[in-house]
Amino acid sequence: MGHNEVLLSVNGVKATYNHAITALHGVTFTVARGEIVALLGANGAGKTTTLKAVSNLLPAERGLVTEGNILFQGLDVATAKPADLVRSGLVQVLEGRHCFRSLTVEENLVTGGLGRSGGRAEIAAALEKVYAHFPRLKEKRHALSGLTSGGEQQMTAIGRALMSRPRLLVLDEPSMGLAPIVVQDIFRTLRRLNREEGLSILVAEQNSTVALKYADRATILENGAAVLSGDAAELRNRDDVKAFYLGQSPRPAAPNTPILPAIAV
Ligand SMILES: Nc1ncnc2c1ncn2[C@@H]1O[C@H](COP(=O)(O)OP(=O)(O)OP(=O)(O)O)[C@@H](O)[C@H]1O
Repeated sequence: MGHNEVLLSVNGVKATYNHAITALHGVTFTVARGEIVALLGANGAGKTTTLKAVSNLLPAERGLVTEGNILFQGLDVATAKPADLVRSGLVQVLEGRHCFRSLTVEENLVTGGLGRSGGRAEIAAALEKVYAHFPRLKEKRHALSGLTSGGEQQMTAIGRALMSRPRLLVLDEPSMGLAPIVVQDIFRTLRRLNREEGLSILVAEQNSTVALKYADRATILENGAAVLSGDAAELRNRDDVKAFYLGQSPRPAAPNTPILPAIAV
């Protein structure tokens, strides 16, 4: 598959919260059309902040990109409203599988399609497509989301994002709190969406083992900086990555100890 056309480029991004806390100090990576790119790193490394910067959601949290820029299909995301980014194909599934708990699964999905032009028939067709990828959601379509399992809620959140026809789907920690078998199921579906529909995917994960299994490329963040980027298969085989990110050795005790040598990316 040719991964040439750059869809998203994150260029030397620095970001702060409350004009005080520096959360990112140098994040650079790209997502090409048709790729799955994983953003890896420990708790607090800056994954969520990076994804929020990508969707221009930082201002809502008193956050600010102070240096660098982020281009989605050539558009500087800082100049666009989050809703306009969604319309242009950049759609994010936030951390924590946000569903409307008192709506049914199907009602949740439909809310994702409301911004689409085309009316009922188009929404019905989009729903069927989501159900084809997540048969479990079809079974549960009339259940209240709040009463479905964590995995089903994550699938609903992803399905709702798919309803708004993303070109780039951005996911924050989809594995969080889910059983390993459910996590594999979700990542397999994401890969199928990528391979069959050409959906490009940027996924932040603490679960490096799963992310590196399904991604084409990955970038590792430490303390707010990108320290390593490369082909997922190559990263999986590196001894330092294996030791510190693939669960084959305990993590260093001090949370701020750099665990990979700072490598220019
Ligand atoms: N709303 C906020 N206000 C102030 N500081 C924040 C805020 N959100 C995150 N931070 C700080 O920014 C840094 C990066 O956090 P971030 O949530 O981006 O990391 P993460 O890699 O996504 O971790 P996690 O897996 O916990 O989500 C941390 O030091 C965190 O304490």
